Amino acid sequence: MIKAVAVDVDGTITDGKRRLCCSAIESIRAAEELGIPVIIVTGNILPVTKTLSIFIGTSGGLVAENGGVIESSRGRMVLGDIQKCQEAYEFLKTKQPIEKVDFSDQRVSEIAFYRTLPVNLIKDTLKDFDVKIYDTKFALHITDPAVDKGTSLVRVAGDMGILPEEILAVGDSENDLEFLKVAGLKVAVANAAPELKASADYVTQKPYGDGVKEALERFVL
Ligand SMILES: O=C(O)COP(=O)(O)O
Ligand SMILES: [Mg+2]
Repeated sequence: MIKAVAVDVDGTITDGKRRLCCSAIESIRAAEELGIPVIIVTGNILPVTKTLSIFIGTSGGLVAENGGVIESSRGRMVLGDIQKCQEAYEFLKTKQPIEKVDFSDQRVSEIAFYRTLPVNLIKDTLKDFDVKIYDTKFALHITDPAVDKGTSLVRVAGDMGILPEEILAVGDSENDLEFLKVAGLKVAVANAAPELKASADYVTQKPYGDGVKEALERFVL
């Protein structure tokens, strides 16, 4: 039985231009009204995630910075080590022209920069560093491999008294692979990366927020 919903943000409850989809917001609110808490699981920084939670109206915990930061009833925790990401970033900057994304001064566990270069070039340049590179299709992230959205979701759900098997998770890109893996019901939206679709129990017919609405109507509402 599904007791909570966990949603990614960019490309899942937003469209391809990062604009929030009203259809996703309405279905999230409908789930909350039924007593199903919604957990936000994103690569965005915690202040953005918290703001989204307030204005959308979600009551579940928060997973930010690809699992590097969490917030639950037990408080906030930084789980990722920004130091190793910073070292990799400093090296990368000497080799390739890159620019950090907005609000980077508030990013505390990883580094995110604009997608101006192919991800394989970044991976190759940083192959000797102990970091993970994600291409979310909205930004590139240098993340501490000790954390991911999946392990952090398990922690936040535990604080809510919910088992991972009781969670319906929806995502769109490669930084959602670990996130979907831990959830009982794995949903990829129609615009999702092929590898995420391959790992999903259900791939929505519709893209972006309309896909979230489709999945929630099918399995929760
Ligand atoms: O921060 C990003 O690059 C994408 O964020 P997301 O994990 O919510 O899709
Ligand atoms: Mg996404």
